[in-house]
Formats: sequence, structure tokens, C-alpha cells
Amino acid sequence: MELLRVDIKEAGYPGREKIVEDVRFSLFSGEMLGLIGPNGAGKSTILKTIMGLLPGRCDIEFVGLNKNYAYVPEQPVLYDRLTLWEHLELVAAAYCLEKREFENTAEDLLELFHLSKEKNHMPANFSKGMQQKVMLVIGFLIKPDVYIVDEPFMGLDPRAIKEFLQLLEKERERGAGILVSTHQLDVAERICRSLLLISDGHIAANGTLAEIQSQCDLPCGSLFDCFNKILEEKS
Ligand SMILES: Nc1ncnc2c1ncn2[C@@H]1O[C@H](COP(=O)(O)OP(=O)(O)OP(=O)(O)O)[C@@H](O)[C@H]1O
Repeated sequence: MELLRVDIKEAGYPGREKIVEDVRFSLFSGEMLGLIGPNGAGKSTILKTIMGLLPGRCDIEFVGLNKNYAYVPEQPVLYDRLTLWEHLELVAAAYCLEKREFENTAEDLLELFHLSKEKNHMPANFSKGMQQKVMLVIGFLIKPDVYIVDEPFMGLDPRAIKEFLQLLEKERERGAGILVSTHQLDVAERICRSLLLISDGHIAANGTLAEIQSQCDLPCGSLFDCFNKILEEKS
């Protein structure tokens, strides 16, 4: 089932409108789609455009009624004067989560991400990785249909990455669609059934790893090899 339809004709920043051009794809229920590409290729710009945070000529449609989503940006966005638990309560209030269910889910997520002891502390004083985990906890709390996650692995320790991936996989099995931007090509190769390689604001390759391997004539190549070959051919 299609959950998200993206058709970006042109998008960018005020004064720099053409960072991304002709990017079209759909995200389906139960799909983990990896957005990969070199620094400055336009991955975050695509995600921000999908979220309506940037101007642009585009059609973005969350297909179907009452589709909700979680967007986890690259830079954590947290309030200075709220504790971790107060952040979660705020989300629960905004999404009208039932109190008992919210509390149980929130406690489980904090436990899983090893944040229980920090519950009454201010995330503003947390390390970068801990702040990133808070953003992920908030995303998982609302159990959305669509997850849009920008570079989630940066700053997470290996244990946190493993727990995060397990949770993401559970959500995918539940039927959520997941769009994840990352530089971790080994992780993308392992977890993403479909991949979208962005170069210079355009789609340079897309499909499954097997399709990308045949597109760049590297039948047994890793995603790392394919990525570099495609980019070399383009330059
Ligand atoms: N706030 C901004 N204002 C103007 N230009 C920007 C802004 N943010 C990013 N850009 C430009 O847009 C282009 C794409 O940047 P973007 O952040 O989308 O790349 P990315 O693929 O996510 O890179 P990275 O992997 O390094 O995070 C770059 O040329 C960058 O300089």
C-alpha cells in the first residue's frame, strides 16, 4: 500500500531554489527506503521539502486518510526548560495518547534506549547521542504510519544503533513505511530493501541492491563499490 508520494520538480532554500530537481518516488507500507548520497547532495533538503519546511515546486502526498508521520531531523530540536519526561508528556498531549498506554510505552522506550535514569533531567544538557536518542524515543512514541529519519546513526553508540534498528524493523513489520537518510552504507545495504542514490540534487540510481549492482555493472559489488562507481561515472 502506498503511504507517501513524492514529486519534487524543484526545491531549495530562499535565494537558492534549485538544490534538488526532478526527484520522484513513493514509499510503501512495510518498506524501508534508504536515501544515500555524498555530503551536500541534497538528502536533508529532500526530507525538509517533504515535511513542507522549504519552498519549492512539488507535490507531496501522504496517501490515504489520517496518515500520521514522525520526522526526526539531523539536528535534535529540544526545549531548554523541559525535562525528558515533560518532552514526552508534551508529545502525548499533542497526539492525544491514552495516559496509561503512553506511560507504559514511554517507560519501555526509555529503558530500551538506556535513558530511564535521565527521565527527570533536562535534555538540553545531554550529550549529542543522548539528545538524538530522545528524538528517536519521541518518534517511536506516536507509532506513526511513516517515519522520516535524517541521519539517525550519527552520534549513536553501536549498542544504541542495534536497539534502534531492531525497533525500526518491528515498526516496518507492523506496516510502517520508513524513509531513512544515511551515510552508513553497510547498514543501508543490510536493512533497506530499496535505495535512492542522490547526487548533485538528482536521482543517480534507484532500486534494490541487485538492481543498482546491474545498473552499474558490478554484479557482486557492495553498495559502497556501486556508490563510488556511479559517482565516478557522473563526475
Ligand atoms: N540553510 C541552507 N541555506 C542555503 N543552502 C543550504 C542550506 N542548507 C543546505 N544548503 C545547501 O544545500 C545543498 C544540499 O545540502 P543538504 O543538507 O541537503 O545535503 P545532504 O545530502 O543532506 O548532505 P550531508 O550528507 O552532508 O548531510 C548544499 O549545497 C548545501 O550547501
